[in-house]
Amino acid sequence: MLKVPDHQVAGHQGGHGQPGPLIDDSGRFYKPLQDDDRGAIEAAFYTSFSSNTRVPDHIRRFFPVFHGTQLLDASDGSSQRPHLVLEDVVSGRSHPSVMDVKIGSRTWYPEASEDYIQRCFEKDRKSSSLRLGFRISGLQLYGSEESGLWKPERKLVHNLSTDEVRVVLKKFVSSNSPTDPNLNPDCSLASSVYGGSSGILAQLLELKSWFEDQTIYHLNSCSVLMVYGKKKVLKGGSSDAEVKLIDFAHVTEGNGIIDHNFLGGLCSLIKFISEILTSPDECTTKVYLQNSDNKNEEILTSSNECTTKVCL
Ligand SMILES: O=P(O)(O)O[C@@H]1[C@@H](OP(=O)(O)O)[C@H](OP(=O)(O)O)[C@H](O)[C@H](OP(=O)(O)O)[C@H]1OP(=O)(O)O
Ligand SMILES: Nc1ncnc2c1ncn2[C@@H]1O[C@H](COP(=O)(O)OP(=O)(O)O)[C@@H](O)[C@H]1O
Repeated sequence: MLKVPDHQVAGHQGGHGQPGPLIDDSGRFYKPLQDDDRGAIEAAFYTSFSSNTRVPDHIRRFFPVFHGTQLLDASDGSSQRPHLVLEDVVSGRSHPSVMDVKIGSRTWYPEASEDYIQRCFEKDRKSSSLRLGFRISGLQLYGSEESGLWKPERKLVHNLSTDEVRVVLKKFVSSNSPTDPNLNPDCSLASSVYGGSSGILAQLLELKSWFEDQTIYHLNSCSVLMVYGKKKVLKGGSSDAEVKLIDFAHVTEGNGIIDHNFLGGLCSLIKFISEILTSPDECTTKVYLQNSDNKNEEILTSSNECTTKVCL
């Protein structure tokens, strides 16, 4: 029996005449092939990747398993259309926390149309992509038995400041309420989820070492999906945190060239996560001075225990 996943945090959702992804009970995720060349590019990527002997075995675990394509009724009931049949990387986790981080300071690439490049450039400029080399595309966090899941509206997470990105990455591994503006994230789960020999940081570092060498693919506009079952960790169980790369609708050939755009973004994400592990309490205090145009100018930045914005 196919159903609409409630754990989807970004990308094209079903509804308004648009088909969206489906899942089944056996742990499969069905992504409708997008129109134009995007669906074809993504299907070709999975086909090529699955049989590419140049991809080391230990790197394959960072990609959803691909089970081919299948003609299915679209989620909106409109018509039958081909779907990619993928491993559902969230399935099997109780109260999953999920974050989609789009990697790269630019999500456009020279082969795309002028119009597409312009739209991507605007999104990259307004979001943290240009500044940090990545942006949070969407997330859901499990709060508690009472509060349930927190899934902020996607538009709200798109244009976060650098400090806000840091806070969201901290909330992802905190046990106190993600929605209370008076609480600083406690980062109490950072060491079990981000840290350790099999935690998210270790996985990202393993991926990074592949991207330092691989020149087969350029993963334009691709995301790192970070997933873990929060309830288990809260109960003191070991973390099942996993990193998977998803969304290959804009992959181009590497032609012997390092994917600097992806590698740079990955390094930046790694730095943010490392800093949370080494100094979870550290936040930034910024002091602003209002200039003659009534604009706030930053005149001092220092790090200490809480985030304060002081306007003089
Ligand atoms: O259509 P939109 O405005 O929802 O834009 C999609 C983006 O959603 P956003 O607005 O950033 O939340 C969407 O971004 P997310 O995956 O949600 O971060 C994709 O960039 C999508 O492009 P493609 O499927 O990779 O070609 C984008 O689709 P296209 O604009 O390329 O069709
Ligand atoms: N294999 C998967 N398993 C579980 N969830 C997935 C998988 N692939 C994608 N998703 C979910 O769907 C969202 C959108 O996926 P994506 O491939 O980026 O779609 P789009 O091409 O529409 O942007 C992701 O943010 C994630 O929540």
